[in-house]
Amino acid sequence: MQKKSVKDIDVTGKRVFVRVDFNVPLNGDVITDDTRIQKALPTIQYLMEQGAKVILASHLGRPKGEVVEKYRLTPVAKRLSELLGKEVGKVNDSVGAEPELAIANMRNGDVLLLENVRFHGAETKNDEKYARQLAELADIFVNDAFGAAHRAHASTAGIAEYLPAVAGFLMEKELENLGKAVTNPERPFVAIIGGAKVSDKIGVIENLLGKVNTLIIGGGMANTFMKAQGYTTGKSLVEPDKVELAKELIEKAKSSQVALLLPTDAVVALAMEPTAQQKVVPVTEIPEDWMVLDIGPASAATFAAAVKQAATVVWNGPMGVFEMDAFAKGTEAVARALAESNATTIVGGGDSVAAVNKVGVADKISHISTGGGASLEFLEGKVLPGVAALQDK
Ligand SMILES: Nc1ncnc2c1ncn2[C@@H]1O[C@H](COP(=O)(O)OP(=O)(O)O)[C@@H](O)[C@H]1O
Ligand SMILES: O=C(OP(=O)(O)O)[C@H](O)COP(=O)(O)O
Repeated sequence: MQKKSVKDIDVTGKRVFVRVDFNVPLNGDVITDDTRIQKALPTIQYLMEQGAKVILASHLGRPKGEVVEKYRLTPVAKRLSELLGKEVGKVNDSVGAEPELAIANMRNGDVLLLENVRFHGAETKNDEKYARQLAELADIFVNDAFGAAHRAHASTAGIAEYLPAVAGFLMEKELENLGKAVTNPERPFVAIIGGAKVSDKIGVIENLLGKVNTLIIGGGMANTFMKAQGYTTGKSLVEPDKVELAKELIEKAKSSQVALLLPTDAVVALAMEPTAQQKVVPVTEIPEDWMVLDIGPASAATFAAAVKQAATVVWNGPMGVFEMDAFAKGTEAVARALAESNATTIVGGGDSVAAVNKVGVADKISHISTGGGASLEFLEGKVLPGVAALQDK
């Protein structure tokens, strides 16, 4: 179903609440990759040109309903001001007297960034009262946060109950590009899943097994599968609650026609620090007191070979702690394999896109998506709540 877009409504002089996904990777208060801000610019600039009052809202990290200083959106407001060439106002809350006053003082074409919506626990609970409070700040709701569209939260879904709700340009483009690539994908179709949001993303694997020809698992996600295979995992990031599910998924892959590729070797270290002692070991020999922080060279070669055979590749989640050069080789190898392939390639997710940018191959990827979990759920065939909430054309 086609959704109404920001072009389908009159926004001039209106207060427009735009949900963006400014959940950018940070090192302290330095934004290490601003792709998600860059990709939201067309909607923001269009609204400015149309003379709307642009009220931006986003989450950053997972502060769990508390004010956490490192998750303030202040560095984002600064970067956005630089990119727009115009001062972006910033308030310290998303609801209440301070935003209300700032909005009352906005002129047409002004841009204001609200504070991290997840400082309120009501956001992730999709609390009705909070959604209504957000809605009262504006006349129109625009959802441009594709990266958070798989979340049924107050600022992504709940608010749409109370305002005319339309898609932004980024949201439209993401749905179109992903739709083209994954509806009747060219085969072999390979999906690669890694990263650290294991309990969030392991659930998508079951449905993916019905869609892809090859499923590659690396990064933190692979550790839970190692445990499921009966290997020791030392101090690695493992989700004990998901080990049984991982076992079932391994069995399901065997009984379906899907090739499930898991790491056979790993880079282990004594600590998650760039200078920590490290070595490469087979996954069957992960020592106690060590942690898996990257896939090993043999796994990287196997994964790259599978990518070479593919006609469509979707990748979300780095193969290791790529932020530290010592543990970035696996992620770099996979990024290069995608870049060198003739397949339709899609890379999604804040950190995965940062990794591809770090390797310098983003221009060799068919579609850079701002959503990781959102892309995977879209690929599963799920209706994303942030999209469902928008008005039909
Ligand atoms: N073996 C591992 N152990 C711990 N963290 C890991 C491991 N492999 C990858 N990561 C971390 O996963 C994070 C990214 O995960 P995720 O948020 O799921 O990806 P994306 O943002 O691309 O969707 C990175 O910060 C990376 O350091
Ligand atoms: O970074 C995000 O997802 P991603 O890591 O799957 O790309 C989105 O901003 C959603 O964040 P969330 O997974 O904390 O809801």
